[in-house]
Amino acid sequence: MKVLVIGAGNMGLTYAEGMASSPLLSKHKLRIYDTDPKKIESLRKDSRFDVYDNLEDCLPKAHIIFVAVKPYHSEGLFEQMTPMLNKEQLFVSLMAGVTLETIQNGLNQKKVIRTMPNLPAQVGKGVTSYTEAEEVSKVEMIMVRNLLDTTGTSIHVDSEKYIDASTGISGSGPAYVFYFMQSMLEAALKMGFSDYDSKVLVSSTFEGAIELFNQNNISPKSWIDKVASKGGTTQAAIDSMEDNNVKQLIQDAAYAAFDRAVELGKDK
Ligand SMILES: NC(=O)C1=CN([C@@H]2O[C@H](COP(=O)(O)OP(=O)(O)OC[C@H]3O[C@@H](n4cnc5c(N)ncnc54)[C@H](OP(=O)(O)O)[C@@H]3O)[C@@H](O)[C@H]2O)C=CC1
Ligand SMILES: O=C(O)[C@@H]1CCC=N1
Repeated sequence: MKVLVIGAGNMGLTYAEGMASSPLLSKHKLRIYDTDPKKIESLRKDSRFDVYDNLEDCLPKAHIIFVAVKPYHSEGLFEQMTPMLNKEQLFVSLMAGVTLETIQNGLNQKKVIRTMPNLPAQVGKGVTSYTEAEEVSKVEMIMVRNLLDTTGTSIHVDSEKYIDASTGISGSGPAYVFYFMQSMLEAALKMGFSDYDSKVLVSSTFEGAIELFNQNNISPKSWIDKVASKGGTTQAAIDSMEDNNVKQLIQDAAYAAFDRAVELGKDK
C-alpha cells in the first residue's frame, strides 16, 4: 500500500511517523510531500520516509492520501492535485473545519474520510475522531482506522457535526490543558519556587491526577471530593473557581473552538 502524507507540519509529520511502521505499507516507505525546502532537506535524512518536493512524482501512484495542510491552503492544493487523481484513490483529511463536501468538490473525488486528530499523537497518545463519505467501503475504513491507530486511539463518529465538536474537545483540547498548566506554573513561580521545582510540582500533579482518573472508574467530580476536606484548602480553591464561573468559561471556550470549526467549513 502506497500512503502519501501531504504537509509535513505538526500533524502531518506526527501521523507520518506513526504510520511509517504500519504493516499495511508492506515494502513501501511512507511518502511525504511538502512545499517547504528546509523541511524537505531535513526529512530526506530520515530513512523511514520517501520525501517529495513535487506532486507529479508521488500523487498519481498513491493509494491513500492524507491531507495535512492548513485549511486556507487546501483550495490551492486541491486545484493542483485534481488533474493527477484517479477514482480508486482514497483521501483522508486531517484539516479542521473543511467539510467532506468541500473536499469532494475540490478534488472531484468521492472517497473521502474526515478526521480530527490531536497533538499527543506525537507520543502515541493521540485520539482521532473520523467519519466518512458514503462512497468509502468498509474495507477502506478498516485500513484507515489501522493507520490512524498507529498514533494512539480513534473513535468513529456518525456525522461531521461530531468532527467539529471533537475539534472543540480533543483537537484543540491539549491547548486548554497547557493553558491550565501554564497558569499553575506562573502561580508556583510567584510563590517563590524555582523554575525546575515549579515544573516538577505542576507536571507531577497533572500526571498523577490523570493516572488516578485512568486507573479507576470514578468521575473527576468524585476525585475533587476526595482531595477537598470540609473547610480546607482545596475547597477554598474550588470555591474561588466556582465564584468566577471557571467551569462555564471552559465550556464556552470548547464551544468557541467547535463554532470556529463550523465557521472554517463555511469559509471555503
Ligand atoms: N496542530 C494541531 O494540533 C492540529 C492541527 N490540525 C489540522 O492539521 C492541519 C495542519 O496543521 P499543522 O500541522 O499544525 O500545520 P503546519 O503549518 O505545522 O503544517 C502544514 C505543512 O504543510 C505545508 N504546506 C503548505 N502548503 C502546502 C501545499 N500546497 N502542499 C504541501 N505542503 C504544504 C506547510 O509548509 P509552510 O510551513 O511552508 O506553509 C507545513 O509544512 C491543519 O489543517 C489543522 O487544522 C488538526 C488537529 C490538531
Ligand atoms: O487550531 C486549529 O485550528 C487546529 C485544529 C485543532 C487544533 N489545531
